[in-house]
Amino acid sequence: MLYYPTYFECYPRKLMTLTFIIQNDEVLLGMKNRGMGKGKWNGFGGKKEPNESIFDAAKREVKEECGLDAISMKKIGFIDFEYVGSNEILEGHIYLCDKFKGHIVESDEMAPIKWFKINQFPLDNMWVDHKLWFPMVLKQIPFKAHFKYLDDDTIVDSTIKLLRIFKKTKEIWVNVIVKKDNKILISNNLEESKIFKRHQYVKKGESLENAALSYLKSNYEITTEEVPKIAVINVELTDNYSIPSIIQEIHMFVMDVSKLKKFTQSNDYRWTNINNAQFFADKKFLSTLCKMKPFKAYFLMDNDDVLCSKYYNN
Ligand SMILES: COc1nc(N)nc2c1ncn2[C@H]1C[C@H](O)[C@@H](COP(=O)(O)OP(=O)(O)OP(=O)(O)O)O1
Repeated sequence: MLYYPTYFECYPRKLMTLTFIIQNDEVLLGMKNRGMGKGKWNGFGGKKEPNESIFDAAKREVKEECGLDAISMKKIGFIDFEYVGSNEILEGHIYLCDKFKGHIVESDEMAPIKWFKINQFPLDNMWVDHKLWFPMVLKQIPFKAHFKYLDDDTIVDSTIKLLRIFKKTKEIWVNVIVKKDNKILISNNLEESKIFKRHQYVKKGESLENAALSYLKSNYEITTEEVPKIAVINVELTDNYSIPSIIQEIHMFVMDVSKLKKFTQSNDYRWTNINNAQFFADKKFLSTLCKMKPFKAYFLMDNDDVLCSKYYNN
């Protein structure tokens, strides 16, 4: 299970709203001219007033910041923002608005206000957390997240949990990495070189070790009867947000061929330095795996992008 930090739950909380107005494949963003996030594009929102519900606060902030009257608003996520050294939590309530009326009015606080195509977001000029959770807003997947900031541009820890009401089922897979010193063998075929697309399904009744060995032998010319298991990874894919939703439990084995007497490399593969290999989850994954010390990890993936990764010692 994904660990969600609870130590700060007793911290005082400041409640805030953040609403994204969506129409067709465009999102309305405003440039913030004062307060938190000055100089960044963002949705519309702000602090909840006393004696106001969070929903009313979200509607009021939309009206104040862009002039529109929100007609249909849906709560899509909760984000706890924390800054290193501060023991106050900014509790963000994230809304999606897909029905509104009125005209866009720029304000001192927000100008200019522009529609952006979903695939042309000004990501370099937005809060860095945005790209980690916005896929969930677009896919309408309810989520809960925690981001710990060192300063306004640096996140030092992040957790994202998809809030599902449906049961999650697990598929068991194995994958084997062949390594020599700090290099690994990767396929010359771009699609096949993507590690999270190239596992072997474990058949009912088959042991993980046997599945790993048969995977190894079917992909490489190798004589060994033993391959060590290094990690268990739970991969959750946002594209699998359906009923029932599937978690891939991937058992990662690593074969160090520098100690083998016989290993013949085929032309379909090439050696790549672990620091240069692409498509291997996040930057930490391969180097952690090649240290050969057992660990567990969790990845939340949106296509090839890792939205959240967590590592745990075994
Ligand atoms: C820390 O990371 C943040 N990330 C993102 N994506 N958005 C953030 C972050 N911190 C704050 N925000 C958003 C949440 C709210 O929508 C606004 C808060 O803005 P502000 O502090 O200016 O709130 P107002 O109530 O409008 O302020 P005043 O009325 O006091 O000017 O930023």
